[in-house]
Parts: sequence; structure tokens; C-alpha cells
Amino acid sequence: MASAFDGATCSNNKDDNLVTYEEALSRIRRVAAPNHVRNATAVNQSSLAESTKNDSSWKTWDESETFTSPLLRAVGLISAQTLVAPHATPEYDTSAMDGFAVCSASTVHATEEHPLTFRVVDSIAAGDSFKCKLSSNTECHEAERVCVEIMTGAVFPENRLPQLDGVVKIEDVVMTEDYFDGGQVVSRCIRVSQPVKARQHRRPAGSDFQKGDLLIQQGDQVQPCHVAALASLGLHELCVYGSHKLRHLNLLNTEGKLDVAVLSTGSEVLSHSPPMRQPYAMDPEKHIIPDSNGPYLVSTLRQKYPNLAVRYVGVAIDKEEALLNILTDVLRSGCETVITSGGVSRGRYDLIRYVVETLMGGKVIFHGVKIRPGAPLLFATFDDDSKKGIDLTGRRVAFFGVPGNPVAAAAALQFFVVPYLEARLSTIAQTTNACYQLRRVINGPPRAANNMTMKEALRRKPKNTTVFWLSRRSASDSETVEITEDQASYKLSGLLEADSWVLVPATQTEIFRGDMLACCPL
Ligand SMILES: Nc1nc2c(c(=O)[nH]1)N[C@H]1C(S)=C(S)[C@@H](COP(=O)(O)OP(=O)(O)OC[C@H]3O[C@@H](n4cnc5c(N)ncnc54)[C@H](O)[C@@H]3O)O[C@H]1N2
Ligand code: MOO
Repeated sequence: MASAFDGATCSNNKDDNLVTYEEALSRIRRVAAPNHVRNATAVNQSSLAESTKNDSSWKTWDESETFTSPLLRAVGLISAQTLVAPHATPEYDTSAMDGFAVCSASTVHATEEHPLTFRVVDSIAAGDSFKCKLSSNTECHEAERVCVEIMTGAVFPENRLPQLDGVVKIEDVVMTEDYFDGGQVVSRCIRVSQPVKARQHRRPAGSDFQKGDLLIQQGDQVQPCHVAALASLGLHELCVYGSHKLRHLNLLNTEGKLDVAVLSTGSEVLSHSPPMRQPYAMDPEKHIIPDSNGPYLVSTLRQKYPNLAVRYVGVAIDKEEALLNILTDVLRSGCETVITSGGVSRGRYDLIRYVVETLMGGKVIFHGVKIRPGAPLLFATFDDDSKKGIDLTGRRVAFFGVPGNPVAAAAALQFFVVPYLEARLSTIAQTTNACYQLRRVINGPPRAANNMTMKEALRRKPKNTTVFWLSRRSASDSETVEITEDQASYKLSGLLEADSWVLVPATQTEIFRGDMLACCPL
């Protein structure tokens, strides 16, 4: 099969194909329009009554009893334990971008007119440990003019080539390949035409959680952000208050139907469901990270839409065939919406678009949005008339390929998947007279998006880009919100700090104290 990375040179198509947030939303709403309604998913009044009954029972937990709940079932319950991070994350320094690790000091004289050439000596995928192909007597100065291809999330080659301290993005280099007569590639080089800053695009070990950081406190009501944080540290269960009877209350009656399937992707990612653990993870040489996106996406959707059947499918490795097989099975299983996380940016193993579009005949509606975080988002559809047709029995399936970084995945869920599902559910309700309960009420009525006053001025933001900031509503003034400190799209600690998102439109470049901005709860 052709690789998504074929071609001797890499074009610099940067942001050319990105759509605006507004355009992306309008395309999403068009896909959710009434002519593609599957009646079978409509929920009738009696199941609504059933789930409402369950909701009220949730409030009657008994503090004299506790039980151990699987994390994915613990949302809404009250934690009976205080848990802290058992170790730091990331465990190693990792790359924030798909590109090339270079010695930043050796790039200071790089210019457009005089680009510097670096020989690519190896490639590190996320999860891989670095086995340098250079001979053991390679001198440091030689290492300054070599580079290592590195993927987002891959560990820096610190042990063997510590000089390679920063990363230049793949779209910021020109790649060349030299061939033998027989057409075989003998060496690959990159040309760098601007200086790389020391430690550029590098995520330091321990910059998300430090060992001992608080994850959840006894008495906290468990939220999806707790699920993500605990899952990212390899925790699968939580002791919660209540009787064992509660264990079954959040298993809603969705038997026989599947509306949303959630699949995480990445060879470095370890499935949250123990039976699905891939053999890859058993290799002690690999740098494995636990899946936190799958648990976050599933628990958020189950919390928001208790009447939808949301299934965690597990993890697929970054191989075309593995992705094709598992996605084909998912489509055949009758779902209406598929959400994958990871594999949509520019790395050698970012195969989602290739598999969806080229191997499965999906129609790409957009790939790349002028937003932060979450820019590489992919939205596609599958219809019965797709060229590589899998029989969808009349369904149109919406496909969201959300980016792998956890905060980017959370933003994509909130600002793209949720509007799609809301449009879809109201469409179904209108056309079938079915009644949907859109949100579970745990603590009072659903918290809607509204305008909030900014507590502080905000640094400049990129032009022409819509930004979703994690924020916290003021404890003393319910109309005021502030942007939380130290946000980055790989930091789950940022999600734990926040309780809402603030949306800064593309047209606004500066935010002053007292400005009003749209804010919606996490
Ligand atoms: N050269 C470029 N590199 C990257 C760009 C870019 O524009 N040019 N965009 C960056 C942005 S923005 C994002 S967001 C990420 C998205 O990348 P992918 O969707 O391809 O995701 P991966 O590379 O597979 O993973 C990214 C990151 O997230 C971690 N990850 C993935 N899945 C999970 C999971 N289920 N649970 C927890 N963490 C997960 C993964 O290990 C990586 O660290 O691309 C940037 N790169
Ligand atoms: O890590 Mo990326 O910035 O979506 O947002």
C-alpha cells in the first residue's frame, strides 16, 4: 500500500487548506440536516422517563458505604478517596510536533538564501526508543549536522544524541532524497532556512503532572476531566460513595443500539480496557502512555447524552491495515457517529485521512481548521454511495478525527462534535416526534453557554484564528471568568484546573479586562 508520506520532497502547504471555525460549523450543520435521519435511534417517551428516574436516584448516595467503580462509570458519583499522581508525566522529554530534532546551536546562521543541510540518520515514532544508526565513535561535531526525524509525542534521543535539543516542523523544511541508479534511496536530507530556538517544540518531562500532584479529592463529584487525568496515570478504578446498587444505575438501557463509537489511535497508546491491550505494549523497549482521550470522550458524551449508546472501542495501532479493519468493523456495527483521536496531523504515521478517504471511500468535508487548540481536526462522512462502499443500510455516518493532544481532543469534542450531535438530535426529534433528553441533570439545570466578563487582559493571540481557552469562573462573582495559567494542548493538568472554555473569535486579537466573551462549561 502507498504510504501517506510518499514523495521525495515535502511541499510547504502550511495553512492554505484550513477553513475558519464558522465555515467548519456550517458544514457540520449541513451534514446533520434532516434528510439523513435514522428512525431507529429515536428514543421514546418511556425511555426518557426511565432515565430521568435514574437521575434522581443518583442523588441518594449513602456516605456510610463505598464501592470501587470502573472509572468510566464513576462520572457524577462522589469520590471517597483522595488520589495524587503516582509519577510525573510526560515521563520523558517528548516532541510537540512532527518534524526533525536538530542541534539548535548549529542553526543560528540558517537563512532563506543560505539554508543549512542536515542528514537524517534515523526516525523515532511515538512510543519508540531511539536506537541510533550512527557508529559508536561518531563525534559530537558530526552530530551537529545530522538530525533525527521525530513524531509528535516521541521521546527525544537524549541518551545518544543530546545535542539534538530542538525540533523544526516538517512543513518548515525542504526534504531531499538521493537515489542509487536502481532507484533505491541512499540518504535523506533536510534543508533548514531559519534558526531553531533552543528546546523548540520540546515538552519537558514532568511538565504536565509532577509526582504527588493532586488529581481528585475525597468529596469531589467525579467529572470527565478527573477521568482523563486518572486514566493518563494508568488508573482504571475509583472508590466512590454509595451502595453497590448505584453501580448499575449509570448503565442506561441502550442495549441493541450504538450511536457513537470512540476509537483511540496510536501505537504508543495503551487501551483503557484491559482485554484490548495490544501486544506492542508488552515490549519493555516501548514508551507507552495510557489512553486518556478515549475515557474522556466516552465519559463526556455519556454524561451529556445519557440516551445515546456510546461505546469505547479501544485503541488501534498506527498501521493502515489495523485501522482499516477496525474502522470497517465499527461502520458495520451500526453506529451513526465515529470519533477517533490521534493520527490527523503531518507525521509519517498520521494515517487517518488516508485510511478514511483513500482506503474506505469516505468524503472529507474539511481537514484543518483555523483554531487553537485542535487545528488538524478532520471531518468526513460515509454514505452507501461511497466508492469503496461498505453496506451502511441507508445510514450516513459522520466521522470526526480529533487530534491526539488531550486538550485539543477535548476542544474538538466541545466545539465540533457536540454541535453536530445537538443538531442531529434536534433533527431526529423534529422529524420523528421523539423526545430527547439532551443533558443529564446532576446538579441543577444544565449550564448553558453565556457571555462572561474577563477578569484580566489577555496576551495577544494569533490573527485569523479562533482560540478556545481553558478558564475558571470566579468564586466571588458568577459573571466573571479568568483564563487559567500554564495551558498547553498536551497538559491534562490544565483541564483539571478549569471549569469552562472561553471562545475568542478569529477577528479579536487582544482581550482587555472587562471584555465580554462567550463562555461554556467544560
Ligand atoms: N509538523 C507538525 N506537527 C504537528 C502539528 C503541525 O501542524 N505540524 N500539529 C500539532 C497539533 S496542533 C496537534 S493537536 C497534534 C495532533 O496530532 P495527531 O492528531 O496526529 O496526533 P498524534 O500525533 O497521534 O498524537 C499527538 C499527541 O497526543 C498523544 N496522544 C495521542 N492519542 C492519545 C490518547 N488516546 N491519549 C493520550 N494521549 C494521546 C500522543 O502521544 C502525542 O503526544 O500534532 C501536532 N504536530
Ligand atoms: O496541540 Mo494542537 O495545538 O491542536 O492544538
